Amino acid sequence: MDIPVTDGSVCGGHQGATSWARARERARLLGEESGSPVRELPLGRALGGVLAGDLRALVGLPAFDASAMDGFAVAGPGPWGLVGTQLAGVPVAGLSLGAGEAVEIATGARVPKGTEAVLPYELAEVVEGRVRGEALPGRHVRWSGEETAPGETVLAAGTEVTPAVLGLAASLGHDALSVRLPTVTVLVTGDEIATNGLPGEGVVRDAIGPLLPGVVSWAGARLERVRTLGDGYEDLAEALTTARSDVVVVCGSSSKGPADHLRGVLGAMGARTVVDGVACRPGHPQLLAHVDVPADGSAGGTLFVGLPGNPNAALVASLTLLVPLLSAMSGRPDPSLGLGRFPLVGQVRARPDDACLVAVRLREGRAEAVGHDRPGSLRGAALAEAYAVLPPGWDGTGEVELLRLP
Ligand SMILES: Nc1nc2c(c(=O)[nH]1)N[C@H]1C(S)=C(S)[C@@H](COP(=O)(O)OP(=O)(O)OC[C@H]3O[C@@H](n4cnc5c(N)ncnc54)[C@H](O)[C@@H]3O)O[C@H]1N2
Ligand code: MOO
Repeated sequence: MDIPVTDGSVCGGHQGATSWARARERARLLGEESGSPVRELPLGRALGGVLAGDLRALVGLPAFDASAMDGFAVAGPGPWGLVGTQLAGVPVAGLSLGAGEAVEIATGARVPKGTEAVLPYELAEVVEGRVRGEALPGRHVRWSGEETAPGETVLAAGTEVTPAVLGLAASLGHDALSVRLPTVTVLVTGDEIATNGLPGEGVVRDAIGPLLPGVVSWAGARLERVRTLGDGYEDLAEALTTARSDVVVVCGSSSKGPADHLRGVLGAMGARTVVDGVACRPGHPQLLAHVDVPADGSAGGTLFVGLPGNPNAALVASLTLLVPLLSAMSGRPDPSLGLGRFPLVGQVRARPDDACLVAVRLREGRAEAVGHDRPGSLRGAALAEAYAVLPPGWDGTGEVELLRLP
């Protein structure tokens, strides 16, 4: 892989930290180079993926000549003699209409051979077994293949699999789709972390596990598993080496404390570090690394993202490394981009060497700082639509880039 490893530049006193913009760029490049494996997924699991190939109609749409209205299928000029009833889903084998004949028919039912039109109940009058009314030739019948011909290409490779795409694929006879949808495992570390109930003395509720599924699906990937681990080296090593996802996200253990083993375990696994620390606040101890596919192809490569344990720092780091990485893996646009640049109002403090990400709301063409966005608090992000990115040394004038929040 050709992504440059950590560049050793010194930012904000964090030895080796990468600038915020360069860190995002490296994550995007690593995602593009790695790509996402193509997987054949049942329709129920393909939502959010990107089509790996063109989608073709396995059957025409409609697949058979069917009534578009409840009423009477008729042949020839009226009045018509009623010769039967045809409900949707009931085989129509052998039934055919001659001129002057009609069958009572339900919406969606296959029309008998010879049908020339359907006369809706509202336009029909039935007297002593004869149907009268004005039937316009060809009306109210969905003719086989008139919308989509069998074999036709309906969607191009690269299309995002939305709910409508899933419904369309089912209509066209597909049970599964070939998609790029990177898989993600999340490892939440910390002896003090609890996953439910009121946190007692010294205990902290996991705030990152609950926020990551939405971030991951927003970026076009699927979170397969969230595991909660203690602080031990062995547990982390076991979890990192046995995770079978394309991307493994570790929450916590990113700093320099005695229980912060992420770098040690990745080093022992022979991982190559692409970003080790980012010159931004919050979120500076984040990390991006990869283990490549072994030469014998016995296992797939894995990408690793380390998020700081402080929850707002973890969200900032998700938008810095995880979202660009995942969206690039399946060739989608980065969903956090595109809001543009705005003037910023409110109490904010820039730093000389670090980018600062500040929770903001958009009001009347300006980004308003909402506050409550210290590293440990998600209150600001929960009130906000975006982070404003204050470049290092920002002098408080001009417009700042906004990064959309999921
Ligand atoms: N000597 C240094 N200490 C620290 C530095 C540093 O540069 N030098 N950086 C600080 C910064 S900044 C951050 S951010 C944290 C990152 O720490 P870790 O990623 O190792 O995470 P922990 O130490 O386990 O936890 C930090 C903090 O966050 C709470 N936490 C952890 N996980 C969760 C979770 N899933 N949900 C909610 N809260 C969580 C944890 O209880 C701690 O309060 O390191 C600083 N230290
Ligand atoms: O930068 Mo830490 O990542 O302050 O919270």
